[in-house]
Amino acid sequence: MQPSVSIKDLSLNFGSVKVLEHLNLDIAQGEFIVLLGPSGCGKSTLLNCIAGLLDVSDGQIFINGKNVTWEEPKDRGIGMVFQSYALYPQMSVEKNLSFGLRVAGMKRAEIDQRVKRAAEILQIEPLLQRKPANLSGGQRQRVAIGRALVRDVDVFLFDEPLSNLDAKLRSDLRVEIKRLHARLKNTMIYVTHDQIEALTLADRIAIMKNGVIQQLADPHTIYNKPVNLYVAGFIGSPSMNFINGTLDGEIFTAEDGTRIPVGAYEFGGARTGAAKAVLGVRPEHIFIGEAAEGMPFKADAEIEIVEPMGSETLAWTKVAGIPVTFRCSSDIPLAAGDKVVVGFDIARGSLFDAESESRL
Ligand SMILES: Nc1ncnc2c1ncn2[C@@H]1O[C@H](COP(=O)(O)OP(=O)(O)OP(=O)(O)O)[C@@H](O)[C@H]1O
Repeated sequence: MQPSVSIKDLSLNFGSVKVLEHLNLDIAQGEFIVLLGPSGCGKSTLLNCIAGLLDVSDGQIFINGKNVTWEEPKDRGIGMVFQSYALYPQMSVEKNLSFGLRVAGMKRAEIDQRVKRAAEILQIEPLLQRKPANLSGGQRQRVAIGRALVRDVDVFLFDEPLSNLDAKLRSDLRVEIKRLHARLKNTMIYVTHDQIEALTLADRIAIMKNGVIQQLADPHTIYNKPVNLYVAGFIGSPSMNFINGTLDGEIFTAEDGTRIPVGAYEFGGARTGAAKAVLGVRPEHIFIGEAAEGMPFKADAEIEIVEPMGSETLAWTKVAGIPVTFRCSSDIPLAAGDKVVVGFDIARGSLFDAESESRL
């Protein structure tokens, strides 16, 4: 099947600033792709290129097999939802939803039917006669999504649509967007710097840094097998613990001399002789007490700080001379000053070449 959206060798410069360089990305029909990265990495620029809001410097964009690189935004079969809802304040919700269709000269009956369907899908039927000023932030964003919905497009583009909302509304609307995708099955391209949104919504996440896609994979792979140190550190909260050292065969030696056997780790490529490396272990892959018993690496440690989070506890300690965070169930009594044995589940860890920063 041909890709829904295909980006070929795309480059974009603002004057001498190269924001995107030779970027390639194929998005399948009906796929939910999240472009994730820190501020300034070029994710909005990429979305705006797909939308036709920016002229590309080089390369091509195909939507459903058609080269749209130089097409007007309205002719690309896309609908866009922005962070700021940009509704017309003097118009009712109904008028906001139908405005674009009326301008395009669509027949009244068809407009009514589309507005009705969008309002039903987004559960905003009771709000149709209200003005935007009389809506909550979440309701306004739903209307903004509705405006893309009525256009009956192939591809939806979202640019941080939830970032103006408070935490509770964000998580509610996140679920609604997921439900919307499950129902409509359109291709969706969604820009965010929020890793929870990325992990929960995406079929595949493209993690970007300085205009380059670092890893393009499903959330499980991104989380468990990050391709490099950047992706490993970007995804996960609290962050993966990193220990610098030297890797020689199946033994990793931390900078303070602690020897950590890594035979349980599944190497992607060949193992080299002694070389500088970084061992990464996620906070939930460090265990204490009985659960630590069978682990390939164990160490005595003293708890420095405990943060109860409700269902779980985050604790800070030191292993191999460096600060390490781990998670455990809140049922385990833990206090600052406790002496514990910690065990690392090396098989679920990550090893990186310190020079290239790539996964080993
Ligand atoms: N019109 C412009 N002229 C010059 N540089 C620009 C212009 N627009 C964006 N940039 C630069 O391009 C880079 C990428 O910007 P972009 O908005 O795509 O990043 P982003 O990852 O979406 O970040 P954010 O989450 O902050 O929106 C930034 O360094 C930005 O300063």
